[in-house]
Amino acid sequence: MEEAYTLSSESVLEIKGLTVSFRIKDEYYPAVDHLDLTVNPNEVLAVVGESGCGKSALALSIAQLHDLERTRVQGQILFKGTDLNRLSTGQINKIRGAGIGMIFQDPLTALNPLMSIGKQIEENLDYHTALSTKQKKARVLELLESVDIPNPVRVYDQYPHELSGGMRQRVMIAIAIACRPALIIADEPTTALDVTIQSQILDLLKQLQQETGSGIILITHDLGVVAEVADRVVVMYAGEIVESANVFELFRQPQHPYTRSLLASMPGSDTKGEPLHVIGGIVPSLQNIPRNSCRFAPRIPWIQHEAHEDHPHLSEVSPGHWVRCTCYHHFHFEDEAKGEAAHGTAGAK
Ligand SMILES: Nc1ncnc2c1ncn2[C@@H]1O[C@H](COP(=O)(O)OP(=O)(O)OP(=O)(O)O)[C@@H](O)[C@H]1O
Repeated sequence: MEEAYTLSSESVLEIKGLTVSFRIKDEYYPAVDHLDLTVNPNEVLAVVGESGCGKSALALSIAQLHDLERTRVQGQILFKGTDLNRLSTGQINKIRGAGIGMIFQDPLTALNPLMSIGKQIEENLDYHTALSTKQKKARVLELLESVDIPNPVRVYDQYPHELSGGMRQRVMIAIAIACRPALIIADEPTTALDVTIQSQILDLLKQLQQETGSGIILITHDLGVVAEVADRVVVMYAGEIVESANVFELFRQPQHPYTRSLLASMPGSDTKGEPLHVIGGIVPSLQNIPRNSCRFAPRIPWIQHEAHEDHPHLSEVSPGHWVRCTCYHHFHFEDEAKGEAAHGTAGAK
């Protein structure tokens, strides 16, 4: 099996050979395909890719929230050495909320509209701690303060609809960190928020992570978010990791054509005043993923077939920087080739 990283016994999360398949009619199709990754304490690992790349399927399998009637989860998901995939529902419930905290995109759906904020945070403490009523309330107020909610005493008695989107997301973060989890899964935590609030929430997440030393797996389609908080980045395409590196290396020396296309399509990347790059085509549906060849090849048809590997694998191109398929050696943007042709330089060295 490929190993994308040096696996450390100190890791919070070690995923080995994870395949998550959904049942469509009577067949199972992998949305996450033989994926390996590691999250260390004290780091934010961003998982990035367009919609449909398998990011949520990955997050839900770590949290063990898949509907197993329609989903098959294979491989190992080692949380501090324990394989979550082999635990009973009761055992998982003990870990979820205590050892693993979760923050999702839409706090309004995740929060109970009929329960006060204070009680919702206390519920988590009820389940996982033996604190007295007084201690619980004190801890909730402390948590509300730590996520920078003004006037925690008032907010304790308020209901979700009385808070702004940003404040609700802060409450979700307070719930997620209530039991000081070793791992936080944040699935598009700022996507529903406007840009200023996004930035504040990301700062908060980073600050809490530094204070608590937990590992965060941050799922996002937004490279701006990645640039702001991630330490390491995994780029996913059609269920596979196509590139991984530390955040500086990934932004400075992106290699895989998909990563380069994502970066070129990022607002702010058009430094020369040129229009933003648009990645042609779409992520294939599960039944249409070309599973034995480079999965991104159909979206860069101007790169010749021979440039791609059969059954492409991850190679370490520099320490800690992994890229799938040899096509990155030959990649150029389509309009670059046209520009060169117009200037009579195509093919020139
Ligand atoms: N319950 C399901 N049944 C069948 N197919 C599914 C199911 N959930 C997701 N898929 C498919 O699996 C693939 C990966 O979906 P997933 O939601 O994990 O992607 P994503 O990268 O998180 O995208 P998004 O950001 O839109 O959620 C997609 O092709 C999606 O249509």
